[in-house]
Amino acid sequence: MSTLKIEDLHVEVEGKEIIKGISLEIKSGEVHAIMGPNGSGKTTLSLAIMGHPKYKITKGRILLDGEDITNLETDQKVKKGLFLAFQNPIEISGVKLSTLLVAEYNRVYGSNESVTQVFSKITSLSKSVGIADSLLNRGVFEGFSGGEKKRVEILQLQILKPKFAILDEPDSGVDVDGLKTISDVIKKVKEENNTGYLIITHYRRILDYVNADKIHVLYKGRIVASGSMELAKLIDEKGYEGVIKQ
Ligand SMILES: Nc1ncnc2c1ncn2[C@@H]1O[C@H](COP(=O)(O)OP(=O)(O)OP(=O)(O)O)[C@@H](O)[C@H]1O
Repeated sequence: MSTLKIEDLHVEVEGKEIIKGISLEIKSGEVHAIMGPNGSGKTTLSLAIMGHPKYKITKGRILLDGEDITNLETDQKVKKGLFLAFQNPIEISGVKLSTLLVAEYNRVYGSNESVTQVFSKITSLSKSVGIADSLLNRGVFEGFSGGEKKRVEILQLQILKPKFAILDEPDSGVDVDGLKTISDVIKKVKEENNTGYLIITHYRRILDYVNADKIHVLYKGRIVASGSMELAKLIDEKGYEGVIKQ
């Protein structure tokens, strides 16, 4: 059993405080969701947790199983078992998607298998999340549609099997079948590895699919409400203003 604990986190971007004291505790196998209006700080929180240099933690701590990882470099955080699926993954031209996925696979499983064996596993995993072979031969995210990018991010989750995964709007731009596929992978990875999740979303549907345990509402850099799926239903019915006023 692992724990990711965020204690009184404050984050500044370009000299402006965006996150104003957030505390959260996620245990292995738990699915937490962050919802909140545009610009409330959801992506800022996720990038700060992962160690993006532009997002400066000015106060507070991030603890992984009791170890203070607040100021570790991103690659060290990844090695310790954190994963982030970006809201808008950037293109990496010149690196083929298959090359990236094979490298990630070898990092997790060792490189005992032949390149052909690994490639065949990657191809079959890709098919299972609806990624066509032709995409594997393109540069990473080069010309990918929004939904294709999200499917690749979820494929990486499946390969990397992190202790904790932060998924920034995994459901945005995804069609109905894709949403089901992505939710199924989230559940499968949770069942197989006891992964804990922080899912950022604007929509209740994905949270219903993955049986979210806890919903938090982020507003102007602070968590102003936390609760069960009932809270997500209330947001659907009354909007954020309705929930925040209560
Ligand atoms: N690199 C940056 N430079 C300047 N301002 C930034 C930067 N990153 C974020 N901000 C500002 O911080 C605030 C929070 O942005 P953030 O992207 O975290 O919101 P969000 O809750 O994820 O919004 P959305 O739901 O629209 O994705 C916004 O006002 C945004 O303009």
